[in-house]
Amino acid sequence: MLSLKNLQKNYPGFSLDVSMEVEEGQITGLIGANGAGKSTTFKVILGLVHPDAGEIRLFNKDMEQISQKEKADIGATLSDSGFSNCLTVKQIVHILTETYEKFDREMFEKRCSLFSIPMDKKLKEFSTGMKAKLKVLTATSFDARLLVLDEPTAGLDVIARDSILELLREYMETEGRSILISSHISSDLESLCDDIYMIDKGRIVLHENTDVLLDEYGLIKADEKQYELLDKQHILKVKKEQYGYSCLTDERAFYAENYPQLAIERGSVDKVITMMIKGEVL
Ligand SMILES: Nc1ncnc2c1ncn2[C@@H]1O[C@H](COP(=O)(O)OP(=O)(O)OP(=O)(O)O)[C@@H](O)[C@H]1O
Repeated sequence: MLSLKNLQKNYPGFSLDVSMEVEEGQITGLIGANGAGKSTTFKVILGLVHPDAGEIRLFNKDMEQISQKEKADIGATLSDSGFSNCLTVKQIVHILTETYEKFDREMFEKRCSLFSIPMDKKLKEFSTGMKAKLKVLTATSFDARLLVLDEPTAGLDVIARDSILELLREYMETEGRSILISSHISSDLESLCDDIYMIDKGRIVLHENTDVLLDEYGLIKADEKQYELLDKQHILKVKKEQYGYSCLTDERAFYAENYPQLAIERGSVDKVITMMIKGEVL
């Protein structure tokens, strides 16, 4: 569906160089700290920022060959842009009707009502949560094949976040669709994404299937002696701690079986990304 090959963008003090794939029928997550390069990646994909080098392929074509009509097959939300604050949702409905051939007005209006989005209020009177919900409702309103969603759940309370995630799951029930989503909230990505890319300082530091990450990765807590005796062949990263060492492995079962006395925590996106960034390679 979407493929990035060594996509590069340089800013003073920052360089982005990412390769990633978004497969058809899959939800792919991009997670990273503030300033890691998530929004820059998304803006380059959406043609809002010109890349310095690299290749983008969308719908099996080079980006330059993608027609304006095909671009309407991407639904996007960006954290720092949206409709003008002077507009009402009623006016936005008019814009969407004019812009997107496949805009489903009836469904959009039904969902606005479901999400308590007022039709006649100007956006400047909307809360952060209402604006965030409106962005996702808009991106999902015209049968796009690919959704590119930068932090769509930022600023939402737990209930609103859940309903947005549910909306995205429902979106994927139609065949041939994909989502690329970024978030700071790792639990959102864990519960939603088929695979996850972790980005740090403009570089992808890990790409893994979410189930593999949660089932097979683990964090070993070892004191000095235990660490000395540990078979290190499946250790990806190590971090010195007060009590000894934390070790990230992608073979939790191997260590659980061979070192039953060791404390081994299950993998989670937060633990893995922390170790990938702060840990050292042996
Ligand atoms: N237009 C720009 N000019 C100069 N530097 C920029 C520009 N846009 C982004 N940057 C820099 O690029 C780096 C990556 O920023 P980016 O917004 O992509 O990060 P992010 O991962 O989306 O962060 P956040 O989670 O805080 O939104 C930062 O160091 C930022 O200062």
